[in-house]
Amino acid sequence: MIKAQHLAVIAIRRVLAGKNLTEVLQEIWQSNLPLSHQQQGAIQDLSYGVLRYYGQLNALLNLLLDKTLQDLKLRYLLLVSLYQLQYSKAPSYAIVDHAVSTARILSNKRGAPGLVNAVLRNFIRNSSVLCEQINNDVGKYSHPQWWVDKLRKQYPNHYKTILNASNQHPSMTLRVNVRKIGVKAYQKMLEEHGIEADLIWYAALKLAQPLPIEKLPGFEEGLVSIQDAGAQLAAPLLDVHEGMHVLDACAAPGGKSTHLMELAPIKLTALDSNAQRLMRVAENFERLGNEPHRLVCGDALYPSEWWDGQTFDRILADVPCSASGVVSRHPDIKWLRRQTDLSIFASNQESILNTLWKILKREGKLLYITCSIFHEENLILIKEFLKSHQDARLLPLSHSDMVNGQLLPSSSHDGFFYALLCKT
Ligand SMILES: C[S@@+](CC[C@H](N)C(=O)[O-])C[C@H]1O[C@@H](n2cnc3c(N)ncnc32)[C@H](O)[C@@H]1O
Repeated sequence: MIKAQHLAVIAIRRVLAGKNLTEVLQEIWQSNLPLSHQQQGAIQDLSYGVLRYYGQLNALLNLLLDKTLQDLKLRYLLLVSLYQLQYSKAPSYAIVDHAVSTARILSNKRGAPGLVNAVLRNFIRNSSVLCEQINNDVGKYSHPQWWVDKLRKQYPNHYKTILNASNQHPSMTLRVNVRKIGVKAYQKMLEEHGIEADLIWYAALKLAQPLPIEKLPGFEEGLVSIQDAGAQLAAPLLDVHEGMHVLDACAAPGGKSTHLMELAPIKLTALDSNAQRLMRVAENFERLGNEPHRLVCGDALYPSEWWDGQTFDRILADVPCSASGVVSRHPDIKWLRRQTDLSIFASNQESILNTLWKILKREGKLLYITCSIFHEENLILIKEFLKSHQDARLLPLSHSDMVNGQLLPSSSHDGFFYALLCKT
């Protein structure tokens, strides 16, 4: 546990200094060889857990300390230990003992182990009273204040449910490759392996418990992919048919591209500006036993560099966004984003949409998607687009879980926004 606490402190420190958690963990795996799967799992659990509840843990720590703790490593060690005491099943005496030893490694101050011991024992004695004393939004909802304020304004009746859903552990959902096996047949296969799963919609099977992919029957053979149920709505909404020219303009890592190809034999151009991420699209197609018509590394903003001049019947624009709808999967996002990022995202999203519109066929359809819940990137942007494009019509989306194209995060899926536009 000492190594896990120590390396989690390093991970949290790097994230709170501005780095992405996935990348930070990769760096830690590389620079601390060899770490067993179990050790990696423990470090991952602590880092994700602290970032998920960072607002609450920070508020608790402030209540427990008489003055600000300047030593950041020690502060993050206390957050890691508070997370363990509050949310893990590990015995509290072991958590405290190990934290005291980790403090000796992280700090050369003589008083550090004693301080850690005193703070954690005080928390164990008074945890419920302390939790009740948290009275600010950041502590209560574990999201930045600007984020809570925005959701409260944009979703006055739902903001608490959204914040709560964003703080839950994410679900693991499979997408059955219906080109290879029926949904019922695959669900039966899961049952035979003792794996419980519920059908959410279409081919989306949510597992009762997340599992390593090696345990999923037929994964290597391409019978299933891992894809959130909300993301699985995209391909069916685009309404593709055999032979259509379809562009997935922001394709990597290929979740929606591969889904499109499972629905109909289309001529798909899978484009992404990130060459490394595009390699994952190729790998995913290979595993699923399929391939797109074209796999192109290029910028959606500059079609002249990659487009062959033939307009598309269908375009999927799954644009880069704040990712505010997938916080349960990436809890670092809420602490890394700044409110000012939203206008930068929106301006880029608008440019991509305007550019792609020009290469869509008349009568063709474009599906605009974000995994954001903020109106600036979604409904407001689409309303502006419709005002400035007389040839664009917004098609109704008849999905019971969506309001105006907005799917809010829940225990069954992430948050997404969908706008299906038709060119008249
Ligand atoms: C939300 S992700 C796409 C996820 C993907 N559709 C899927 O379902 O797996 C956005 C992608 O857009 C790519 N991207 C960002 N700006 C782009 C641009 N100007 N042109 C093309 N791709 C871009 C990023 O590299 C990233 O892979």
